Amino acid sequence: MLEIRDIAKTYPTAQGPLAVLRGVSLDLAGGTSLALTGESGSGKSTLLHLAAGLEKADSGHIAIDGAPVTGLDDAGRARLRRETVGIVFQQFNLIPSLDVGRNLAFQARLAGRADPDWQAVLAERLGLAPLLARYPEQLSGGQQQRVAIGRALAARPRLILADEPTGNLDEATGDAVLDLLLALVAESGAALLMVTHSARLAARLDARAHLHAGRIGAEPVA
Ligand SMILES: Nc1ncnc2c1ncn2[C@@H]1O[C@H](COP(=O)(O)OP(=O)(O)OP(=O)(O)O)[C@@H](O)[C@H]1O
Repeated sequence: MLEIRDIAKTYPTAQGPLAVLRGVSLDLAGGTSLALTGESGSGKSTLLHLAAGLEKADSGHIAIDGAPVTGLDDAGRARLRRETVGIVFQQFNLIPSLDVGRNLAFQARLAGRADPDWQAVLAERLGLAPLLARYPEQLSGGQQQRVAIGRALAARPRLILADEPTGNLDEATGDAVLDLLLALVAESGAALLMVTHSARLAARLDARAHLHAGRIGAEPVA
C-alpha cells in the first residue's frame, strides 16, 4: 500500500544544511496501522508531509498502491492529497465558516466522492450526529478532533496520515478517538501511519517504527 524507500530530505537553515532524513524506508499494508515515534525534531512530521505530497524529497522513492508520489508535479500532488490520502493534523484545521456537517463533507466533495450514507455512519460512530449544525468554534477540542478524523475518512482514502491526532486531548478522550480511528481504518481497509510521542498509544497499533538520527531504527527500550 505505502512504500517508502531510501528517502532523504535536507533543509537549508541559517546554520547550514540540516539533513533531517538520511535514507528512510518503510512499508505499510492496507488495513494495518504503523506508529511512527522519535524524539522532537527527528523528522516525523517531515516524513508524513513527504508521504502526503506536501513536500518533495531530495532523493528516494515513495509509492501509494504502486503509484509513485515522488516525481509528481504540483498538480499531481494536489490530486493525491484530494483523492488518495486523508490527513489528520494535531491542530484540527477545520474550516471556521462551515458547520460540522459541511466540514465532514468537505474532503469527500473535493475528491468527487460525496457519500451522504457513509457520512451519516461516520457522524453516528464519531458521536457527531447531534452537532452537525454547529460551527467549529462551538465545539470542544475532542469534538473538533473527531470532526477532523471524520472529514479525513469521509473520502474513503487509501492512506491516512495522522500527526499526533490525539495530542491535544486528555487521555480518556484521546483513547476513545484512537479506538474509533483504528476501528474505522480496519473496516475501510485503509492504511494508517500515525505519529505519536506516546509509547502507550504506539503499542496499540499493529507495528512501530522509530526515527533517530535520520534513519528508522529499532524501537527504543521503553
Ligand atoms: N521548512 C523547514 N525549514 C528548515 N528546517 C525545517 C523545516 N521543517 C522542519 N525543519 C526542521 O527539521 C527537523 C525535523 O522537523 P519535524 O517537524 O519533521 O520533526 P518532528 O519529529 O515531527 O518533531 P516534533 O515531534 O517536535 O513535532 C527539525 O529540526 C525542524 O526544525
